[in-house]
Amino acid sequence: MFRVCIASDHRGVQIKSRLVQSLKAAGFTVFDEGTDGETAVDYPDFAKKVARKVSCGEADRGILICGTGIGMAITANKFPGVRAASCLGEVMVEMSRRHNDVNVLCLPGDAIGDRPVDEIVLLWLRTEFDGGRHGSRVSKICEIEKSNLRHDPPCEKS
Ligand SMILES: O=C(CO)[C@H](O)[C@H](O)[C@H](O)COP(=O)(O)O
Repeated sequence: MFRVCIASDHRGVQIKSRLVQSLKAAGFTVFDEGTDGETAVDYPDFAKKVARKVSCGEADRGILICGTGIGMAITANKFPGVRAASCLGEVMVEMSRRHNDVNVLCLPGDAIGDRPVDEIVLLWLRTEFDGGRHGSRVSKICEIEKSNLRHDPPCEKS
């Protein structure tokens, strides 16, 4: 069963509740990591719960919602193997899968408006990575990450 881990801050909590229901109805295994109310919380606390699960292979994909998706993406991208992007709309969401193999989708709750967020997320979950030339490029990202993990000096002259 495909496992999706989802979390939001206070600005994304209503969209999250809606998505949890629709993803379960669509047959996904959903891990809901909060937040659960409108009380203000700090987005890194929730981004790290989802990013850790994706990084460790405990979830196949992650979804994060805050006001802009930006803080969530910045935080999630600190975790090895995570490729997170803040996307709005079908084109960005589809290309994030096809070209970048994004595994954590960050949604801008403040800007979703009346867009069909359930359909957009299902599109993202069902779109495969194209591989090919995009595979070589994503591999280069992975190499940079590996070299950072080996503590190579980041500022040496190239
Ligand atoms: O993470 C964010 C920005 O990248 C989100 O938009 C947050 O939801 C936002 O910063 C929270 O702000 P608030 O004024 O505390 O609601």
